[in-house]
Amino acid sequence: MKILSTYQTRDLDEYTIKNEPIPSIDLMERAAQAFVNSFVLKYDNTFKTVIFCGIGNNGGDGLAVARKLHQLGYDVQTYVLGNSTNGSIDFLENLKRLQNQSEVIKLSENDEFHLPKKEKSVIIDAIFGSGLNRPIDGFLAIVILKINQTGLPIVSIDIASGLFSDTHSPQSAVIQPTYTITFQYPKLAFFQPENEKSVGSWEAVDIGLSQDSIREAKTKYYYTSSAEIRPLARSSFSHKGTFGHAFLVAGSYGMMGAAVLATKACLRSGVGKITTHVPKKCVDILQISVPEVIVDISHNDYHFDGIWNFTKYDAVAMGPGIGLENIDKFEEFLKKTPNKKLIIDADGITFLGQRPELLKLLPKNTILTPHPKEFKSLIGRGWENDFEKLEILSEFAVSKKIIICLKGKNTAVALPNGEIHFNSTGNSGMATAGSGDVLTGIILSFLAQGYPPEQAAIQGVYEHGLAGDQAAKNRSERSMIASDIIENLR
Ligand SMILES: NC(=O)C1=CN([C@@H]2O[C@H](COP(=O)(O)OP(=O)(O)OC[C@H]3O[C@@H](n4cnc5c(N)ncnc54)[C@H](O)[C@@H]3O)[C@@H](O)[C@H]2O)[C@@H](O)CC1
Ligand SMILES: Nc1ncnc2c1ncn2[C@@H]1O[C@H](COP(=O)(O)OP(=O)(O)O)[C@@H](O)[C@H]1O
Ligand SMILES: [K+]
Repeated sequence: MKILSTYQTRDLDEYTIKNEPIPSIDLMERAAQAFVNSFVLKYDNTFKTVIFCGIGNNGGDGLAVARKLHQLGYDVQTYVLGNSTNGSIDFLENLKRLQNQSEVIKLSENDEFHLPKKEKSVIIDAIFGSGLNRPIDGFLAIVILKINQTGLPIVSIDIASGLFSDTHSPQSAVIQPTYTITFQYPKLAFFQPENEKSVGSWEAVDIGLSQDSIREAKTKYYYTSSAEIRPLARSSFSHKGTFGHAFLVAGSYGMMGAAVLATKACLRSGVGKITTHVPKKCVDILQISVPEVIVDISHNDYHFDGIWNFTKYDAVAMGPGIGLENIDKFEEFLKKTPNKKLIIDADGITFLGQRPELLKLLPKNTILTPHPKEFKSLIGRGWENDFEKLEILSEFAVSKKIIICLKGKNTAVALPNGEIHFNSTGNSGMATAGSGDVLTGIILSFLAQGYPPEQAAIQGVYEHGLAGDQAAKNRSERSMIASDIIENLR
């Protein structure tokens, strides 16, 4: 699914209005109905509903929502903030339509207003939407602060008032919603950790914007949903050679869990064979934990100490739990991988951060899977805000011609063509030791089976999160562990 900017959304609205064709007031009606359809599933009409509307089209949506909820038997109290005579055309039309049916209270500076005290109340935020063009201050900022302080659930229409869709939002008044019900597709702001409180849980509802126009729209940002996932076909005549031979370098004395988890995850993701390279004193642990693995034994008892021959393998992953003892051997390893399909994770990424000139040795489309701390060490700097981080991420992937999966909620997969794909699956139960190792095993498996590297990365991240979601369902986010993710791979 594409993630489009505010400007593109405006064009899309206009295109739809002109070419469907549909009068803009009817498009607003459709948007309000889509919002209501989702809202009523969360809050039934035993909730008193207080709606705060601005005077632009987001406020117009709010007024149409107020009318529709009133018609459904909700006890609705509607406030309009600001001078409504300056309202947008569709706002004014919806004001007229609502006033015929239900009271509208106009609030301007210095007016007293009382927020609901009733426990069973919900607030709908329709003050600003995508038209926000500067931080909110003055009277409106005070209202927003008071709304946030009520402790009541808040549902934002399209986007929280005060939150910028496509850029960093400065520290100012922003609604902190429980839910955002957004129109057509998610906004870039929703995927930034810094905006967690200004988004809440979100859902995109279809308001029927032109599919032709969406197809034409150019963007570098995508959201990976189930529609983008295409498993490779498995021929009924296939044999284990068909599904590739993966090679994994992982684990060290005391860190063998990483090797075990990545190996198992690779097997459970459909690979034909996997050979895992481990130190001599670690062989039994691996062999007993995963009887299906072929073990390549290091001459070193305890940690990674170089590898000689891995030409016969279809894809190679390097790094989970290998330790940081031997960067020179890591360099030697990279020199032997010019044409390999390669993934580097964990300690391998730390090595690259310690010796950045090694980045030149990475084959095109190598996949790196850092968490934010590893990414910082890789690029040798931090960032001011999450939007700057995205820029850095994208530039790094393009300039080094590699794929970077920046892990976390909504893992961002940056491709060498500049695109960034945000993942839709996963949960905080995956913030547990070893879940990154599982991801490396899954991506390795997909690479060895012949998925193009971009697809291996995007789909690997997606399947990892999907299995994590199933694990959380079977157990709970709190009690699930990395092995449960593997058990739930399908
Ligand atoms: N255009 C369309 O056809 C549709 C628009 N829709 C709604 O329209 C919204 C966008 O509406 P608008 O473009 O009217 O914009 P908003 O309603 O978000 O804002 C209204 C106006 O407020 C002013 N403003 C911006 N920031 C301000 C600030 N910090 N302090 C004071 N004033 C400020 C701007 O002049 C802006 O145009 C969307 O978020 C969505 O909710 C939906 O009804 C779907 C269809
Ligand atoms: N809150 C979260 N929501 C979704 N996924 C998460 C969350 N926290 C962690 N994850 C996922 O879990 C994995 C953790 O990997 P990593 O940080 O490398 O852990 P480890 O090194 O312990 O294996 C990543 O794939 C990440 O995307
Ligand atoms: K809003």
